[in-house]
Amino acid sequence: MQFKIALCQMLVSPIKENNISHARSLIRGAAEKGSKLVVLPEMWCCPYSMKTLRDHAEDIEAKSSPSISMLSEAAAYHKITIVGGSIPEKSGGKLFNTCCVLGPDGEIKAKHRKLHLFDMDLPGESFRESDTFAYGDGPTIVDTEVGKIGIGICHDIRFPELSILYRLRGAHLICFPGAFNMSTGELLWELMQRSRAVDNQLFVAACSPARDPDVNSDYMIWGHSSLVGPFGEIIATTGHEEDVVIGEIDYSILQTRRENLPLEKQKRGDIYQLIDHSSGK
Ligand SMILES: O=C(O)CCC(=O)C(=O)O
Repeated sequence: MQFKIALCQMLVSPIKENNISHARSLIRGAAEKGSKLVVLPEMWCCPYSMKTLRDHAEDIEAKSSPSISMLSEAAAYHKITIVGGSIPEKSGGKLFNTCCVLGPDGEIKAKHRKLHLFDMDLPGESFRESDTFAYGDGPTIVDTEVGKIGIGICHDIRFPELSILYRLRGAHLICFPGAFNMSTGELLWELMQRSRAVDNQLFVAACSPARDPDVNSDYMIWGHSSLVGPFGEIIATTGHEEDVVIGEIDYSILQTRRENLPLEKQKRGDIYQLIDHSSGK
């Protein structure tokens, strides 16, 4: 299977309605260029600021989420698959960092709640996502019109076991909506995308918001959304400004790579193994 994927590295504003209509127009542009899969960034509907996230939270289960309604309409209108970045989701009195995957019929095919929350303490910079969000409780891999896709949100990329699990369950592609910042982005964002792709011989697509240098944000975004192939090759990428990165995915090269270098067969299951405790969502 061969198709175009678009990573919408959008500039996020403080006004939700504007973000929703802006994302809609980026999706339209990507679909008009022939993209069959469109990926949005982590927290595209509102600024990634712990001070205001709660005010922007949406109830996805009650079907009253303006962000997901827009994605559903867009997916159905253009007959594409959308990995809908993430939005703050409220559910049962808790807040989650949640990604919905929508099929070309506009239905939600999967919902991933960020599993690994980003708590960091560096000199002069600390960040505690777990003060605001609750933890997701399972991996998410979904069969779509454009292959079997595993989902991780940002910090989820740091934990190789999650990607290995997706590979074991047959993933062709892992999508990571993310929003790496200036302190870890430069050194690690691309490195980890390439590592997850190489470890598991699959495609990795990572989509960030654009950096807004003018905003007085407590979180400066690194950007650099990219599509990486199974040899760790960068197929398409960008800098930190708003951009729609379009790349070609050809799943037939997965088989070639896996035959050339049969890592799965070479693994020493007699010495080490990943234990899957999840229920198989
Ligand atoms: O793991 C990191 O360095 C950054 C993670 C992050 O920015 C996030 O999860 O939002």
